[in-house]
Amino acid sequence: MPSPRRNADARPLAAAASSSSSSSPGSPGSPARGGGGGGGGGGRFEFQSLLGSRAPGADPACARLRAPESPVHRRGSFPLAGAGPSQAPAAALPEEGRMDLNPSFLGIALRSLLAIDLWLSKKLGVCAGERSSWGSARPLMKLLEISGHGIPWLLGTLYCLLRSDSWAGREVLTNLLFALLLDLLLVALIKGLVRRRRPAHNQMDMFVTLSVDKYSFPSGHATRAALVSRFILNHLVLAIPLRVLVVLWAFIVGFSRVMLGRHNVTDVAFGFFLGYAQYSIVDYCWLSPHNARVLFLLWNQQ
Ligand SMILES: CC(C)=CCC/C(C)=C/CC/C(C)=C/COP(=O)(O)O
Repeated sequence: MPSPRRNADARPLAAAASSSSSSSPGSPGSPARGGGGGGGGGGRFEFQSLLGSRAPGADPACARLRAPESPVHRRGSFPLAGAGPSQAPAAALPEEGRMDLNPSFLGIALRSLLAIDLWLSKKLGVCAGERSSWGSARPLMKLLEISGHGIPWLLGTLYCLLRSDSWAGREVLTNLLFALLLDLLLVALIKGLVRRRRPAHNQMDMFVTLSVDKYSFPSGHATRAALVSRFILNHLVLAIPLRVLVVLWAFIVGFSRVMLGRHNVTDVAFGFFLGYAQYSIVDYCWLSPHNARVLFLLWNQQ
């Protein structure tokens, strides 16, 4: 005996099904296909609606009702679609119609990743507020935030560039300046395109921000940390312990973004990837010693 809920769903579906000549009341609604063909009227109607609503001029209300079907149900219907005479119209569907009802593996994987991301980021956001479980570590996290901020890095690089007395130093610092500007530009561009909101538990009390910084993907601190640390490791001669410290700093800055509740884990992970890739771009477009010298002299003349 179908429950009232199923009957309520079935009524509009039955109307749509009536336009399909292939779905006779006696057509085989096997349990696997119709979700309970053994006397369950709701199951048969559901199956009919799949055929009827795909016919030209099908009732859009049926399409709406069809949307929440489980992916498993939809997947299961395809191998059977061309099996019997009652399924013939389904076999004749255009390719895009089939895609619509058959969510890709990638889609499911992305949704699952997103759900894990949100759950994990909330769990790790232990410094998101003063009253959070690790709230007392918040000032330290904010210090790390400033250490990876754009302003100290830009001002520091400019200062060193103006104070530098060797052409080799000026060359490296000019390239670092371009790297930092490229990073700001790319991050702003992606943030503006993706427009992913920061986690709900984030307090918007960040040190100087740009308008796009209301968005969280990717983390600008993570891109900068990855870019700058790779840059330093490649262009400064440092003892091993210092090199380890640079790498640690980059990871801690990234991780502190999630702990502060500023970002989800994927924002930071992608930020690291982007920052690492940005260094490759900078390295490829490296301003030659001659060009760096010309630029520096031109700029100093103004
Ligand atoms: C030259 C110029 C446009 C400088 C702007 C420097 C500036 C205000 C950068 C913003 C840095 C920032 C707050 C990035 C956001 O980092 P997330 O890790 O929260 O994405």
